[in-house]
Amino acid sequence: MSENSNLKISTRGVNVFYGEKQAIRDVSIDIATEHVTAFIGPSGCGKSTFLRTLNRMNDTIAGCRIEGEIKLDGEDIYSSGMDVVQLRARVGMVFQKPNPFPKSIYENVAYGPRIHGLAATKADMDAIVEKSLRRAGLWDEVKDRLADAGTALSGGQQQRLCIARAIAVSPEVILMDEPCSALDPIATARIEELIDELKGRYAIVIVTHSMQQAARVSQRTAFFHLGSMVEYGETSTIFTNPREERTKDYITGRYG
Ligand SMILES: Nc1ncnc2c1ncn2[C@@H]1O[C@H](COP(=O)(O)OP(=O)(O)OP(=O)(O)O)[C@@H](O)[C@H]1O
Repeated sequence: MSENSNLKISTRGVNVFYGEKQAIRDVSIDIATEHVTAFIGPSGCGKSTFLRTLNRMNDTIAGCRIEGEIKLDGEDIYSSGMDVVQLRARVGMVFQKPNPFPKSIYENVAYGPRIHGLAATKADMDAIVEKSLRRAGLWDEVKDRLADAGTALSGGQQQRLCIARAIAVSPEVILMDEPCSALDPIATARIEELIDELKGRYAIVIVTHSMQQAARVSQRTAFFHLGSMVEYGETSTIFTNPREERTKDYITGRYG
């Protein structure tokens, strides 16, 4: 990465295994803050697996083992001193299917700040909930129905609620695993606009099946194939002038 000042996450020589099977091979990548980084590649190439290493989400999968080094602001996230609950607040995650808690809209957003002790008073909590919902572009649609169930919202609104929930604990990085794959084109466009607005504050890493989406929302793109990272660079370069034959074949639709 040319400008080291905005380096947020660095990974070196990362391997991931599910039992005997190796899913990720020797991936080294630097992720910048205030940028959107897209991971693309054919199904099964390891994009989601690698994304989940960045906040230790793979810890929850039995038989999953990780080698190599992943640093957040220079600190090894797999070191024994790392508090995983804190880590997942700093590196939040939004999943493929919107997964609001079976609670009110308000409680969905307030839950994280409450367990992390971020609000001393009800007024503080109200302010965090409002700010997070505003930042996620949802406030105007829900401000009069904060007590309604989060699950009663439309799919696109639920996904923005999940983004508000991630934002509420003041993350530094937001990981998004195909966040639009369950949404219609209008809801997808709304999320893409939101990603663009949010990138000024966070490092955003998005896994997407859609090359068009990667081209629209990201500044950097990494192309994965068979567990390896084949090429990583400026999104415009990856899509117009890739170095590697395999990248060229993928972006021209020769396989996928
Ligand atoms: N929990 C698991 N246990 C065992 N193998 C797994 C597990 N999760 C993923 N894999 C395997 O690891 C490899 C990478 O899968 P992963 O889901 O990371 O790929 P992906 O590029 O995100 O795929 P897709 O685009 O289809 O979601 C695949 O071969 C997959 O079968």
